[in-house]
Formats: sequence, structure tokens, C-alpha cells
Amino acid sequence: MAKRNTINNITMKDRLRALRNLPAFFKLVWQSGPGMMLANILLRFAKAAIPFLLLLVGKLIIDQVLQLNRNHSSFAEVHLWKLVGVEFVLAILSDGLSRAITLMDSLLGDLFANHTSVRIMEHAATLDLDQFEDAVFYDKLERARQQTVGRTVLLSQVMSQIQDLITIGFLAAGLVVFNPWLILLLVIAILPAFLGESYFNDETYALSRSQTPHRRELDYLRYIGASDETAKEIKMFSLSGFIVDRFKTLSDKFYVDNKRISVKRSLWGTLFALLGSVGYYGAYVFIIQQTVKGALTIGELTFLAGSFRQLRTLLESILGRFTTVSQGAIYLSDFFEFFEIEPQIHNTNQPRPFPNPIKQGFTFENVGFRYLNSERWANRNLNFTLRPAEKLALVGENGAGKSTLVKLLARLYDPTEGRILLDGYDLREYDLNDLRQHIGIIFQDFLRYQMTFSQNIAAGNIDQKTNEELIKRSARQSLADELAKKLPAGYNQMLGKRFSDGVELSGGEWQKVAIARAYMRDAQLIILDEPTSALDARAEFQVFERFTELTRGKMAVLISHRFSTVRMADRIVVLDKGEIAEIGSHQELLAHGGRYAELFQLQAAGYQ
Ligand SMILES: Nc1ncnc2c1ncn2[C@@H]1O[C@H](COP(=O)(O)OP(=O)(O)OP(=O)(O)O)[C@@H](O)[C@H]1O
Repeated sequence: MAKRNTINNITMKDRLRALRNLPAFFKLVWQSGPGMMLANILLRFAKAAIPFLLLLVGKLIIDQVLQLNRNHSSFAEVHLWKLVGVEFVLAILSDGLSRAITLMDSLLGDLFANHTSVRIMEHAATLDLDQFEDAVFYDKLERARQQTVGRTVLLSQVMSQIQDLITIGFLAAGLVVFNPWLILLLVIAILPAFLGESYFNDETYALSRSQTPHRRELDYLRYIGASDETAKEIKMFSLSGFIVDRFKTLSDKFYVDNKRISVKRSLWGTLFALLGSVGYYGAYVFIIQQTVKGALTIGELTFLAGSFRQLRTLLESILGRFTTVSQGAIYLSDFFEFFEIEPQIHNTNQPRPFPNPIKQGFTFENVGFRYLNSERWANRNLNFTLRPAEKLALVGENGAGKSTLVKLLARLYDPTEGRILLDGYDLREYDLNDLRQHIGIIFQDFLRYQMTFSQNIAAGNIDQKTNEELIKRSARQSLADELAKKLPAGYNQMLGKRFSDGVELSGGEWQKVAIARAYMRDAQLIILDEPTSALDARAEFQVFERFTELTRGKMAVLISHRFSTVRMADRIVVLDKGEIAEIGSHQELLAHGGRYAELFQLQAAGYQ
């Protein structure tokens, strides 16, 4: 929290420090499109010289006209028309360059947004599950996402900044030759506006940063308030009023906060602009006086007045843009911070080769696990071995720690205490990809990909996405094949309602599709975490019967609340408040007359 507060109060030093992000940012832009970036720079250099050249030619034209008035010669007239021709070409060139620059900016912006979105997705994929479950992490991810689009503006602003600086160099040189004090006058007139801008930008940034969690909530409310997945429940519970109210309360607060800053900013901005005008007209009066006295020609008057006016506009936009650029650079810190988040679960330097086949199995040694930011142990004192070829069932009441245990097996989390051994060595000593490659796991909250039937199955082993034979075989094994036959487009049927021609499946049908994923890879351990809860009793029995048959010789962990399924397992682990209450075969546990027997009889009675 302390850190957040310091971030919210940005000082000029923070701004300047944030500018250090720019080289890394430009590197990223360069990687997005090197050719486009180079072209952009060259075009801007060319464009930077044009305002000065236009003013200079304008001055020459006026002086030439005045000279012709006094003393006409055809040579001088030809010269005049040549000058007009040059000005015309410059004007056309300027317009063309502006358009080309805008085009380059927008194309480069698109390339950058695509490139960074990919980078974010790639990086997010390397991070740990518990990092995704952390609100602070989500805020960072959210801010990093915003950067992908918002930062394309930063790009064109920094480029414009450089371009304007060059233009200023040209114009200022002209002004200095005439009277350097004019430049000072200019800076004094502009400085208050700059300081004001930077103050308000800081406030806006601090506000926007503190609003991030609420903005995520707004997005969430917008999503549940209007989405195909939520519509049914929202309607039935008549929740829309509740959601809309919450949305309104939050968004009204946003509006009021933002309005407060915008109004203040606009009032002060008007005052500062007035100061700028006073400075400009002071200089203008001075130049006119000099011209009246004959110290300057009319051409020089237009050149200097024009230079001064343009310098003012340019300086104003440069200074104004400085706060936006440094602002952008501060936002960039969020972006780079996201890339600095390192996964805690990663490979050791020299991972062990994965045993194939596994000889001793997985051994839990005093394993305990607590979720991030949680006081409670989700699993504790786990001591048991999952033996090769064994089918193990996990039972226990809701929240007993069954899903957590299988997530530990797949190293989605590492134990908080104790260790899990595979063939005698800590799971952490094996290559993470190898481990996951040898484990097939289907979660209770598996994803319903809004993709084709075939892709939904191939998700289990995406390297084999074109292996139709394997996909069909997996579908047959999970009993999803029957379903494909009924779909209008068979295996190419789009599933879900999100995209056109999509067909929605029933909960049980989705589960059959998901289970097929488990058969897509030749895993040594298959884990089914309640993916059959929506199947009818007969279907679940069939699925598990097949499952036992197909995974003969392999290890399997099943989680189910149905005892008819659970009893098929070789051994059953009964979990209670994260700890092992009992362990043994169906018969042993019944004979023992403990918790399992009690739960079994409870369910059996329910079926009578
Ligand atoms: N991502 C999480 N972050 C924090 N706590 C969690 C998380 N997931 C689960 N828990 C907590 O850990 C405990 C064990 O949860 P787990 O999902 O392992 O139970 P389960 O036995 O699979 O339950 P169910 O039968 O309802 O699926 C619960 O008290 C739950 O509140």
C-alpha cells in the first residue's frame, strides 16, 4: 500500500526517470516493424524543415513584390514566379508528407498493438496459476493490456516531439539572428501553461491508477450484464437491476472524479493560454515598431511574426506533449513491470529425464498447501503413494481439498511444505513441460472452447490438431463420437453460441467432448476432476468403465461424488478439511466403518 501511495504522487523526478523506458519502448516498436519505423523517421525529418522553408520563401516573395513595385524588371518578375512555384511545391510536399506520416503512424500503431498483445499472451502463459488469482497481478495485467493500444499514441507523440524540436531549431535560429530576447519572452509566456499541464496530468494518472480495480469491476459487470453465458441466470434471478445499479454507482463515481479534474484543468488552461497570447502580442508589437522605424523590411516582419507565432504553437505543443509523453512513459513502467513478473514455478537448470515408464509412482511426503493470501491450509499432512498402474479415487465434501491435491500433482502449484516425489526425486527436479506432457488432466471447470468440435478435442494435445485419426479415436473412447454424428457439420461443427452457426451442447455433452481431450495424449497419469458430474448415471458408468479399460497399466486419479464410480478405483483417499481421513479399497473402507462407509451408506439410502 505504501508503495502505491508513492506511485500515486508523481514528482518531476519520477517523470524524468520514466523517460528511461523510452529506449526499451522504441526497441519494441522497432521489433514490430523496422521498415515502417525507418520510413516514419525519414519522413518526419523531411517534414520538420518545411515550416521554416515556407516562411523563408514567403519573406522572399513579399520583399520581391515590394521591390517590383518600386522598380519593375522582367528578370525580377521571373524570379518572383519561381519563388511562388517553390512555395507551391513546398505546400504540396508538406501536405503529402503529413498524410504519409499519419498513415505510417497508424500502420505502425497496429503492428505494435498486435506485437505487444502477442508478447503479453506469451508472457502470461509462462506465469503461475496463483499469480492469476492475485488481484494486484490482475491490475498489472490490465494496465499492461491497456498499454498495447494506448501506447501507439505515445509512439507518434514522441516522434512528433522530435520532429517539432527540429522545426524549432530552424525557426529559433532565424529569430536569434534578429533578437535573442524574443525567445526568452516566448519561454516565459509558455512556462506556466507547461507546469499547469504537468500538474493536471499527474492528477489524472494518479486517479486513473487508483481506479484500475474499479475499472476491472466495471468491465466485469458489463460482461455479466450482457453476455450469452450469463443471460440465463441473470434473467431468472432478475439480477439485471442489481447489476445495473452497481454499474451506475461505480461509473457515476468515475464521472464525478474525472469531471472534477477536467473542469479544473480547463479553467487553468484558459488562464495560461491568455498569458501565452500576452507574450505573443508583446513580441508582435515590438516587431511592428521596428518595421515602422525602418529597421526591418515588410518581408522580415512577416517572417519574424510568422516564426514567432509558429514557435509559440510548437513550444506549447512540445511542452504540453512532454507531460503526456512522460505520462505515457510512466504508464510504460506498468507495462514493463508486467514483463518483469517471473513465474515461481519453473525448471531447474538441469532437469532430470522424465521416467518412462514411471516405476515407483508419486509419493506425497508431509505435503501441505496454502493458497496465496489465504490463512487456511487447503491440504495438510498428506502422506501416501500413487503407485504405477493404480487407479486412485479422491472423495470428500466440498472444499475438502481434492482439486488442490491434483493441481499439486500437475505442478500447477508447488507445496507450501513437504514435497512430492516422482520415482524418488522431487517433482521440482523434472522438466515442467515433460511432466505436463505425461499428465492428462480434465478439470471440473474445463473450458468450453467456442471453436469446432474437432478443435475442442485437439486442445488435449494441440500438436496433433491435424491428426484426424487420433481425434476420432479419442472421441470414440470418451463416447463423444455419437454426438459428432448428430451435429450438422460433424467434427467441423462450431460449438457454442458465440459465433455464427455455432451449436450449443448440453452440460453432459460438453463433458464428453472434454474427456476426449484426456485421450489425445499418451499420458502416464490421467486425472479426471469431476468432469462427469453432468452425465447421467448410465453415461457416467459407461465413461468410467471405458476409462478403466483404456487406462489399464496407467495411473489415474478420479474425483467424483458418485460412489458407484468411486468404487471402481483400486484405492480411495477420503479427504477431510484438507487432510487424509482414510485410505484403502472400497471393501476395506466399508469394513472399517468410518467416514467413507457413512457417506456411502448415505448415498445408497438416497437411491432406494
Ligand atoms: N484458487 C484458490 N484460492 C484460494 N483458495 C482456494 C482456491 N481454490 C480453492 N481454495 C480453497 O481451498 C480449499 C480446498 O478447495 P478444493 O477446490 O481443493 O476443494 P474440493 O475438495 O475440490 O471441493 P469441491 O468438491 O467443491 O470441488 C477450499 O476451502 C477453497 O476455499
